[in-house]
Amino acid sequence: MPNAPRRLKPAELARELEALPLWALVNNGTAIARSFTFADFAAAFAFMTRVAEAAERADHHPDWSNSWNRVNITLSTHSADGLTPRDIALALEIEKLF
Ligand SMILES: C[C@H](O)[C@H](O)[C@H]1CNC2=NC(N)=NC(=O)C2=N1
Repeated sequence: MPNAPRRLKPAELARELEALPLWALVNNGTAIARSFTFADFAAAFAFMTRVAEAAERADHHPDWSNSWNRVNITLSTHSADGLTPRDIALALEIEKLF
């Protein structure tokens, strides 16, 4: 990765999260999470495929789970032990892919 990830300060984070109203801060504010619901498993898995491709392009990967038509996604920057602009960027891209 070209630059070491920089953890967002609480005020920066609050401003960024205004664009992600359906994402919640979790894990003591070190991650954001959202649940996505689809018509069926095929639609959920197609979404996961799109997200996986975006994550590979960004070299930034979700922590996630799937149960039939539901996909739960948690984003954090493991190397920074918290939230960085890379998490915000991936969350915004995931919203477009939904
Ligand atoms: C070597 C590779 O760049 C790192 O392991 C990347 C890969 N994907 C990652 N994804 C996330 N969410 N956090 C990271 O710190 C991270 N690090």
